[in-house]
Amino acid sequence: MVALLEWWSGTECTLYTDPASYPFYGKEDAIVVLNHNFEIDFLCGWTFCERFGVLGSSKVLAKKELAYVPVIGWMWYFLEIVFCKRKWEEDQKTVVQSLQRLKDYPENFWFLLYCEGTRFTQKKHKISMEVAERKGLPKLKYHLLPRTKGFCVTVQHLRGKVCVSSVVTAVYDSTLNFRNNQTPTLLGILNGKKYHADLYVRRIPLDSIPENESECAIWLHKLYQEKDELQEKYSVTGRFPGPTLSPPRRPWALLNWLFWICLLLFPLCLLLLQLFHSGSAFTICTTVLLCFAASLGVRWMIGQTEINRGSSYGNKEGQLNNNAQVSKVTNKDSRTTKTSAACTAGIKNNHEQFSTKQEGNTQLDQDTGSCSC
Ligand SMILES: CC/C=C\C/C=C\C/C=C\C/C=C\C/C=C\C/C=C\CCC(=O)SCCNC(=O)CCNC(=O)[C@H](O)C(C)(C)COP(=O)(O)OP(=O)(O)OC[C@H]1O[C@@H](n2cnc3c(N)ncnc32)[C@H](O)[C@@H]1OP(=O)(O)O
Ligand SMILES: CCCCCCCCCCCCCCCC(=O)OC[C@@H](O)COP(=O)(O)O
Repeated sequence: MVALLEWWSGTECTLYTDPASYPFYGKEDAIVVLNHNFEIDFLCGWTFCERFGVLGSSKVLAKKELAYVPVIGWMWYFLEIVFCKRKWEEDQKTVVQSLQRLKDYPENFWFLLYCEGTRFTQKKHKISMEVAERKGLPKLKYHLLPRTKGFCVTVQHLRGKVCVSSVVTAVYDSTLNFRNNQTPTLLGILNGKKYHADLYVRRIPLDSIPENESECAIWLHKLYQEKDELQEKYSVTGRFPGPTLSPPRRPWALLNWLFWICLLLFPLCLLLLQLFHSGSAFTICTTVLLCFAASLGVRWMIGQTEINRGSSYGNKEGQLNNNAQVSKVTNKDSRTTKTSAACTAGIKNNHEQFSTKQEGNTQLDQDTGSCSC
């Protein structure tokens, strides 16, 4: 699929990041936090994993339904992908167990979290902003309100321990957009349509993230408020701030694809030809039916990536009411209200530092131009 994106559709991927962070990518274990607005955002994620040599060890907190997708879901099961039902009471135990297993992972891995929990739609956005309002949190324009449990438990359990070989050292706050308001789809990729992805990545050392669960949740809300401001800048300027570093595509995905095509597709075509030449009406009908069923299966799999066929998670008024009840945990709410003001102040502060840094980087960009690494 990476080969399809990079070589078949020729989609370009530009990375905006601080050059000082660049050498860490692919060389450390990290938690990646990404916005969830596009049908192929997972594929762009994989492309960056491939370019930094961590495709085989890219992990994600994925919805359980994806484990049943033929081939891809089964493969994920064996790749130690962490699955959740998106009901914390049921997920807590299994998610913690899976995270504990990840700690022994022998290679550098990236663990992806779509903290919004579902893809952005206008309806889901409206409902989630009602939740934000009830919680006294600032409204977001480009994101859904993040679900905090998964992030906090991940930060807690993957945090460094001296005796464990694999420890996460950073969170990569990542924001993905497509140029010229493109809305890319997997079908578009299969039809060879070229897109241009822009990914902004900010490396945040894990040490700077609070360990305490409620403070960690506040930290995550603040992060999403910052991400929202960044998206606002992108929508105005059409680019992210700072220098661009575009890691070039590598030939491995293409070679891998060609190898499997030669090994599987050639004998498969020969087999099909033989079946059609067998002369038996039964054999021909069965072959046609099997091909038809296989193409329906592939279409269904592609459908899994389509937002308008997405789940109703985050879409239900009922869920909102339940959570309104949960939110009546009164002092928690008032604490959030107080902290949201602190958050907003914090953002301003952070952004001042951030802008200063970006100005420094822009200087660097002007000096050196875009560099390929
Ligand atoms: C250098 C390059 C860098 C980067 C490159 C980029 C990327 C590459 C990296 C890796 C690639 C790897 C793999 C990619 C491949 C494939 C990925 C494909 C698909 C996977 C995608 C998914 O399946 S996403 C869906 C599943 N995942 C998640 O949901 C994760 C996020 N969710 C959580 O973490 C949740 O906390 C949870 C699922 C663990 C539990 O959820 P639950 O809802 O039960 O609990 P929460 O407490 O978290 O949420 C309840 C609270 O939320 C409030 N709330 C907010 N909005 C709403 C709403 N709309 N309706 C109701 N409630 C809402 C609610 O009020 C609750 O608040 P309380 O205060 O009461 O707790
Ligand atoms: C040449 C044939 C190519 C065939 C390609 C088949 C491709 C099948 C890809 C299946 C991988 C599906 C990954 C979907 C990732 C995704 O984005 O999931 C959505 C969830 O986050 C949230 O779901 P939702 O709550 O519904 O928004």
